[in-house]
Amino acid sequence: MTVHPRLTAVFEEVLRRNPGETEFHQAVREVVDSLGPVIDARPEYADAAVLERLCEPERQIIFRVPWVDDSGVIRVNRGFRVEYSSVLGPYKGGLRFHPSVYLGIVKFLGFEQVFKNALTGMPLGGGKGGSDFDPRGRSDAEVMRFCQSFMTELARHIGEYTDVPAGDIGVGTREIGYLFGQYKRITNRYESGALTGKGVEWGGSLVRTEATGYGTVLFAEEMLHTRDRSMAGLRVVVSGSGNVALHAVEKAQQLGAHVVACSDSHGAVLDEDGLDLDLLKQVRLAERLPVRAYAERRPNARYSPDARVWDVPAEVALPCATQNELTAADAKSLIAAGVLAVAEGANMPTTPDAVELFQNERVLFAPGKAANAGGVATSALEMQQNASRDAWTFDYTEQRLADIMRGIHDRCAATAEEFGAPGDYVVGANIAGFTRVADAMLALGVI
Ligand SMILES: NC(=O)C1=CN([C@@H]2O[C@H](COP(=O)(O)OP(=O)(O)OC[C@H]3O[C@@H](n4cnc5c(N)ncnc54)[C@H](O)[C@@H]3O)[C@@H](O)[C@H]2O)C=CC1
Ligand SMILES: O=C(O)CCC(=O)C(=O)O
Repeated sequence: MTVHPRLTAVFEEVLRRNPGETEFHQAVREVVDSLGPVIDARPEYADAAVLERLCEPERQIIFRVPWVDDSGVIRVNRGFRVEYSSVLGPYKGGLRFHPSVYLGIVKFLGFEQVFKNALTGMPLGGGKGGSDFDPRGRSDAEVMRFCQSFMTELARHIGEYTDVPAGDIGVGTREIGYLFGQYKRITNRYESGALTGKGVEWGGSLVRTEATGYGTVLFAEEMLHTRDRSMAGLRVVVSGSGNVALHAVEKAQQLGAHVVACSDSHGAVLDEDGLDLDLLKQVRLAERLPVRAYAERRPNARYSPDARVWDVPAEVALPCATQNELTAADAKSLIAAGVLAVAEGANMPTTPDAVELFQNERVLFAPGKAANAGGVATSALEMQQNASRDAWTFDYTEQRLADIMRGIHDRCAATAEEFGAPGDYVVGANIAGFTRVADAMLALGVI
């Protein structure tokens, strides 16, 4: 694909101003490569330097997070919050606690979040945050002290109308609880709308935990329908075994699929009988053990250290772990085995050359900013419930999620068609997300 000269200049400036931030470069590049047709059709975007402005976050906050471990040793981590764009609503996006976190990762996630949130059609800006803190192997008390220290700084930057964090890798209901507790204590306000992903007993929404994984599978189902197929009876592999992966397995099984593999950062499990989700949840969520423990308790399951789920033949592949985890070599294995659809539950899990291979082979491919938007959309539903002091039923909330995912699918498909790339959900998602943000930027002036 030839890239528009204006867009090439924007990307070169991104490289110059953000040295070493390779994930951020990759995320910007993917969007820039899609926007040529819309920049030609709507010159006012270029005149207003919309993309130049979007490549620079509105605010980047970096702070020290000191805390004391169980043996009394003082530890120091680095905290981040990148408040990326607020033209559509308060900054909204998760917090990631993982040793790999640095500014380039938070900026890539924040950039993706802006377009994703726009695609939902809801009043949400985009942001992301996190820390290089590793919660694995830490006691509850250590995680609590870390979260309290992290929030002691973050509290001055967030709020229902300014910036609303949620979870991501390494941040689940436990961490959101400690963060919310400290926020409440510092501000002396029960401001439920300041964080999402809360426990249902203290202001959370039913379905938020399940929403990202469920939404990813619902998106895959919508794509399959365009080829008169459905998930029922298809063989599925899922990478990861965290929040997104487990709930992707759950929804795929509910739709009648046969899910045979999942993984963690150490290895993969293959279970030809179909994954036993209750056992998997027991191992991963209740006991916080690696997936190897699942295979040890399941007679026909096989565990392979360092193995990847992409070597397992499947018709649907759902990368739900982390960025750049599905490479060109993996894509070739999946294509050779006859994969029909790939939907990204994680953010940017498929490398650009792997995406190109899938698209060249007409494999249905859903980018994360569309396929995994069910999580943030359900966070917006949580904020609606908080604002109206209400609590919706599981069925009602799930129905809202399903309607939102169908809407995102149809918006991406229609936009791709309109801009001459039928069936290309990457182009559809990027242009549909971009135009919503860009139109708001034109309306709000140079800010
Ligand atoms: N939690 C949410 O609502 C949303 C999460 N996401 C994305 O989904 C992905 C997963 O997030 P969560 O499930 O929330 O995190 P999590 O912390 O619950 O789970 C992460 C999982 O990935 C596994 N993992 C990490 N590196 C791996 C590797 N190299 N190979 C195989 N497995 C690996 C971990 O073992 C763990 O099972 C991330 O990319 C995140 O940004 C996207 C949208 C919303
Ligand atoms: O629910 C949210 O606010 C954020 C979810 C998130 O971090 C994501 O969509 O990547």
